[in-house]
Amino acid sequence: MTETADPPPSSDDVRESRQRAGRAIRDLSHAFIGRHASVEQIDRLSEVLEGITAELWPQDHRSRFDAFDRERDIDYPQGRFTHDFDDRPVSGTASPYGLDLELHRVGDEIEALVTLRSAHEGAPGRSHGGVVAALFDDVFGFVLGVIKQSAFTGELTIRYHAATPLFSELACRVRFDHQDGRKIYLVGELTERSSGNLIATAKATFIAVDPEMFARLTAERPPPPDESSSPTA
Ligand SMILES: CCCCCCCC/C=C\CCCCCCCC(=O)SCCNC(=O)CCNC(=O)[C@H](O)C(C)(C)COP(=O)(O)OP(=O)(O)OC[C@H]1O[C@@H](n2cnc3c(N)ncnc32)[C@H](O)[C@@H]1OP(=O)(O)O
Repeated sequence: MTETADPPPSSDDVRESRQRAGRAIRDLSHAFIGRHASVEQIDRLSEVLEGITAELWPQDHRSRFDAFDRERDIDYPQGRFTHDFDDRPVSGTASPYGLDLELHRVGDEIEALVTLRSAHEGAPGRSHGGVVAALFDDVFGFVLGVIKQSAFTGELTIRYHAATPLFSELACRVRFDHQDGRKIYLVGELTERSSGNLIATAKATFIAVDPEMFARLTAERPPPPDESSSPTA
């Protein structure tokens, strides 16, 4: 199986289709976790999903580096903005692991508005802590776009001040704090919009790397294993 580039960015129909499917997969996860279903409905769901998965596994592998390449040249405008990295977990509009963020740039800070839902529940009635950590990690990534530094997360510390509510709009606001050599320190907080309550604070150390490293890592990366015969084995 060979690795193929994404269809050209002009393939808006493919992109829109992927975004729609990503949203549908995310909504499915919330419907599946959050609603009762009969065995007949669940079995029908399994059959449809297994059939589509069996169609996809034999296709060529996709490369996602094009999106990163486009993304690093973009200057996020003030106010609400979107980005091109559709497959990125957390903020990717086509990612099954997306959180349906609404992104805003406010000065040099990034604010992501998000409403966590059924599939994000960890302890009863509140979000899984790892979902909150992933939210911060990904939203910090946009600050790297603001300061134009390629970097990896080195350390991420979350302080959970209060239960993270589900079905209530939250604001995750993050910013650059300071830099020491290659170490970039970022900070942020998560609040509930309706009450203004502080839910969590986060501190991260990102380690700056040469942007060419991403190209190198992509070139060196082995293709994913051929799972076409048995996706769940
Ligand atoms: C041109 C513009 C570009 C803009 C682009 C932005 C667009 C955004 C688009 C897309 C973003 C995608 C989404 C982002 C959000 C998610 C981010 C992630 O999930 S990242 C994956 C998880 N993290 C890893 O996989 C790292 C794994 N670790 C490593 O690869 C290495 O350890 C690495 C590269 C971090 C450091 O290795 P070394 O060999 O290069 O560096 P050494 O020489 O060991 O250390 C340099 C300095 O950094 C400190 N350091 C090293 N590792 C550290 C760590 N883990 N924590 C804290 N400090 C660390 C050291 O103590 C040293 O400090 P002293 O100079 O001595 O003061």
